[in-house]
Amino acid sequence: MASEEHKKLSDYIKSVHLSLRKSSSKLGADTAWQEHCCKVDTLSKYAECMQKLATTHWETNCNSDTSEATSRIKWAVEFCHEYFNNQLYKKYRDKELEISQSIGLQVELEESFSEPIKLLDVGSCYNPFKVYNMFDVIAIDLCPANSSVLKCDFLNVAIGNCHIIKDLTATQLQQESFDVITFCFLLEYIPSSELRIAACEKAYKLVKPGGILIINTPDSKHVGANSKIMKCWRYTLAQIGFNRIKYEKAKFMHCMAFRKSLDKKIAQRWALLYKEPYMEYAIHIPQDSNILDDEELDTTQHIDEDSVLDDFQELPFN
Ligand SMILES: C[S@@+](CC[C@H](N)C(=O)[O-])C[C@H]1O[C@@H](n2cnc3c(N)ncnc32)[C@H](O)[C@@H]1O
Repeated sequence: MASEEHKKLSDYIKSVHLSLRKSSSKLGADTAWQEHCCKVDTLSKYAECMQKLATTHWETNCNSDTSEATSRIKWAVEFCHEYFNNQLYKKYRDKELEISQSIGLQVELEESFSEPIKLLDVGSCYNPFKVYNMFDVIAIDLCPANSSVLKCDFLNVAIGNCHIIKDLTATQLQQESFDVITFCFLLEYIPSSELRIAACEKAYKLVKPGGILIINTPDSKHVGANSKIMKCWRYTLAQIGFNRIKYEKAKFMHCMAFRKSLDKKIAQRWALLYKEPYMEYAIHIPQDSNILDDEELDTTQHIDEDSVLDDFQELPFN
């Protein structure tokens, strides 16, 4: 059974997501977001709960032999190792060069990555990537859970010629300076499709050509249940200039890696060729059209830890 502490953490996390979605449907996402970012006490209690939940319950499950839970952090680390250290990026570069020749596009750029790999972890909370030597991490969050994370609202941070960091706060990040950007359980926190798209567009400007954006989003349903939504994500990211190069439906989440094409037109070509009638420029989650269900959700309803199917049930999208 879930411990009392786990129930409390989980209920608090759920209540914050629910309240943000409700105020977003009432006031509009922009106003709701501004108000949300001013709730200092709520954000710091959320940070404390999230860190505890992630470092105790989730990690224990991911390391247990009986659970089928995949660690979102390990998935990202392993893919980065394959892509940068084992030079998987060359395979995708060659593919892009082939496509560009076939459509008469002049591509002169070459990837140039750093060692250690420069990683921007957005919505980091407690900096889970800090322990990996292969990365030079900048971790940012609305409300850091510890001092290795910079305070920063990614939706409102400036992009310029250098990072501007003062008093553990990032107000500007350098364009095209990161090899990899991670959105681990970030997008479903953000209350509208437009704001989620704005976050992905920002990532596009910050990542180097040929660099990657890793997105993990929780979903305990079977692979087909939300497949149309996930295809829309792929379509939208392609329009922005990101090619999806890895997709895995793990038991409790979708794990995706997107490569910033050496030329935007290469990724956009995929969107053009594979567009299906239901695909739209949108990054939705099931709750966007389901606020009534949410309102009825009983936040005192506890998750049953006996059932591994309930993993990540704290987060939206499930
Ligand atoms: C569900 S938690 C995930 C934490 C961590 N990435 C993990 O996987 O354990 C989402 C985090 O994203 C942060 N966040 C949401 N929107 C953000 C934004 N616009 N800028 C920075 N952080 C944001 C929240 O404060 C929260 O800590």
